[in-house]
Amino acid sequence: MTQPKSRVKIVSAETLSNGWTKLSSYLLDYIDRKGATQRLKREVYHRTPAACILLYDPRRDLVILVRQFRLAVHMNGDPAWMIEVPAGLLDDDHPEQAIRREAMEETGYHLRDARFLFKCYPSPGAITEVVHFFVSVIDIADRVAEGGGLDEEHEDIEVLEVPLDEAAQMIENGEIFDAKTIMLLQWALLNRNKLR
Ligand SMILES: Nc1nc2c(ncn2[C@@H]2O[C@H](COP(=O)(O)OP(=O)(O)O[C@H]3O[C@H](CO)[C@@H](O)[C@H](O)[C@@H]3O)[C@@H](O)[C@H]2O)c(=O)[nH]1
Ligand SMILES: [Mg+2]
Repeated sequence: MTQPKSRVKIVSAETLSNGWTKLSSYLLDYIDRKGATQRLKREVYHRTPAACILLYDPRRDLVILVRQFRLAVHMNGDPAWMIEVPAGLLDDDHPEQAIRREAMEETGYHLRDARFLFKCYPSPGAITEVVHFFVSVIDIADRVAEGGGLDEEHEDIEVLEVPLDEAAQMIENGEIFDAKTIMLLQWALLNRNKLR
């Protein structure tokens, strides 16, 4: 399907906030499917790209997850020490380089291989963030450090070893409710036999 850029013309851009994440407001002229031009106002959060990874140990049939405090979740009144797959911002690195770095910093696992699976926009209505998804088969011998995150960035990350079937149950009972984590765990359930 073609998506001609000529259907969209940015008329003006205004920076509303420029802190950790830049927030812009745009006026755009958008030509709709009937050919009529609509002037729209839209706000965009300019989040940089990220990567996340499923660390699966086939011998023990378990996944490595991390638990850390998430302020946005806390502000919503949900349990904020969230259980997630290891993840991080690319910080200008190639996605594979970045996820290798994050896996080491957060979990202490040295990855023998990291296979790219797919990318996704978690919130395309407003947020530029694109997340690259990876999988790596690991073994207990690959854990060469403690992990836990970077002290200088005040990361306080607990490393969890969770049997895959138990992690699947934790989605059902609401203990795991992070989108990228649910996606990778469901991928694992569909592909577990190919990872053994
Ligand atoms: N100063 C400052 N530091 C921040 C801020 N927000 C985050 N940080 C710091 O920036 C670092 C980000 O850590 P990463 O491991 O690179 O990223 P992440 O927070 O794990 O991000 C992943 O998960 C998020 C939640 O699911 C995703 O939003 C993100 O795209 C990515 O997948 C952490 O040290 C964190 O403390 C902020 O507003 N101000
Ligand atoms: Mg992280």
